Amino acid sequence: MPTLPLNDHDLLREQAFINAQWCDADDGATLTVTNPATGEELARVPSLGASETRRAIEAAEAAWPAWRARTAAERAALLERWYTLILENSDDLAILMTLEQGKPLSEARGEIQYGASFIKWFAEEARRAYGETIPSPSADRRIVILKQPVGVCGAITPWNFPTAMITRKCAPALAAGCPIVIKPSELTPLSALALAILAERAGFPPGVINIVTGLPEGIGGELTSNPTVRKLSFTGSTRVGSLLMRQSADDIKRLSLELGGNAPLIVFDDADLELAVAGAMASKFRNAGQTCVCANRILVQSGIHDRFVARLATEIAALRCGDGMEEGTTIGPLINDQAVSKVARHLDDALSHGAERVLGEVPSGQDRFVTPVLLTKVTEAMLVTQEETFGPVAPIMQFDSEEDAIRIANATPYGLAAYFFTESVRRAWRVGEALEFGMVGLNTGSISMEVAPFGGMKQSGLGREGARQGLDEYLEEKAFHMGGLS
Ligand SMILES: NC(=O)C1=CN([C@@H]2O[C@H](COP(=O)(O)OP(=O)(O)OC[C@H]3O[C@@H](n4cnc5c(N)ncnc54)[C@H](O)[C@@H]3O)[C@@H](O)[C@H]2O)C=CC1
Ligand SMILES: O=C(O)[C@H](O)CS(=O)(=O)O
Repeated sequence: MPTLPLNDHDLLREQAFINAQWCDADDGATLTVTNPATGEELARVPSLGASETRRAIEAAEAAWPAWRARTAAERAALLERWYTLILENSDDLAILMTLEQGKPLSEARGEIQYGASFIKWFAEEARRAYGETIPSPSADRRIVILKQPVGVCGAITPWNFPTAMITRKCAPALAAGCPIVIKPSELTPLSALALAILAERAGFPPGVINIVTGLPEGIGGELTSNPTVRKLSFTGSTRVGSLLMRQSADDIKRLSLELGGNAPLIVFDDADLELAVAGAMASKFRNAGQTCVCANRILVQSGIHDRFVARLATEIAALRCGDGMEEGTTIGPLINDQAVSKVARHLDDALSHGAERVLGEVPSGQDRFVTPVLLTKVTEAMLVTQEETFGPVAPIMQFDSEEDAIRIANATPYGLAAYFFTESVRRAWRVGEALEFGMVGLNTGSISMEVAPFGGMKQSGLGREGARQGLDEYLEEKAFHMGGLS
């Protein structure tokens, strides 16, 4: 295996992290981590199963009383130390991410800052888990609402944001006083293990943070069936989210589910053209289109359609496909062959149903580098508007009326993110209120930041992450009645 270009080689760890011990799988099984750009083997990590996951849950349970007993300020101080260490090692963390996930180094550096922002945010929010007092209905009674940690938490995270999806879950859990067992994607475990190394250096007590690497079924089966786990947080496909929800039903676990999307991006005739083009580029091509909030359908009103398509084509033509480690790369490889096949299937279907290809090629074979594709004459009959493509494909649908745009935008079982561009205040309120999505961007293509609640409705999931709401996902509310006081 190659020597990775890291300043601190100790940040590459090929072991799981349970109870502050670095360990192998009981049976010695390993998983290979490969570079999606080159196919070369980067590392091998333990392939843990149910028994090791059970030990991690037991370690978390044992750590919980002391962790919840710490003051919010003490928990916050550890989070702040972790935050500082992540920023101090951001170059190495970004290199590890680009090598295992493929995104351009500039985007990986951005994700490290984005991921760290959740730790900083919840270090601050830890001190604001406010309860409340209730005006008493009688002289002999006082009622207060206590906010208390939910207990041992599990987290299952995806490959597309190997750092931020972990910190967006474990930071509020730790801030609230909960220990956590995290299963990163088997495709991108190195970022998670590097975070654990830095958490260890920050001084988190044993059992508070645990990283179990391995294939999903065994680990997921234990996290969903073990009654000690009181809360499960998942980011990934709606298919898996639905499965985990079913598996967690027997003991009524608390759930946070950040699932698939099918974001519309609507450009009205009265839009600022340059804002709309910039917003479409930012939303569509981030992480080569592999995000749940990417514009999956671009709806353009007839009067601005041709000008918008021409400007967007110019910007897309300037994108550069390549290895994320190479300077100047703006579109990295897709994560695996299945992802490339899905893009090819969507493009073949669209072209066979009358779409026109303005730019780009249909990927052939197993080449992970997919040139960005711009399609016009796209309709609702095509897979590319019905399913999450999760690739660098910009399908343009033309519409006439505002009512048409809203109907088309809402015609999906998903409800995560939506975007629209208009300079009309009246239209902004009409459309902003009519769109059935958990997050809506007006004149912007980016809505992901720690200060605002992230999450969706319908089949895009349950709950919110980040913001004030993100802490509540890891707290229980207790109505404490004190009687006999008169
Ligand atoms: N909402 C989001 O942010 C994301 C959405 N997706 C969607 O999911 C599609 C497939 O991407 P995948 O990476 O395959 O997502 P996935 O949902 O299969 O995997 C995400 C995580 O779930 C785990 N997982 C998979 N099957 C599991 C099971 N039976 N029990 C427990 N854990 C399990 C995986 O190991 C990984 O850690 C994408 O094309 C995209 O549409 C994928 C990643 C993130
Ligand atoms: O899983 C994802 O795609 C992320 O939630 C998107 S974001 O939060 O990084 O925008």
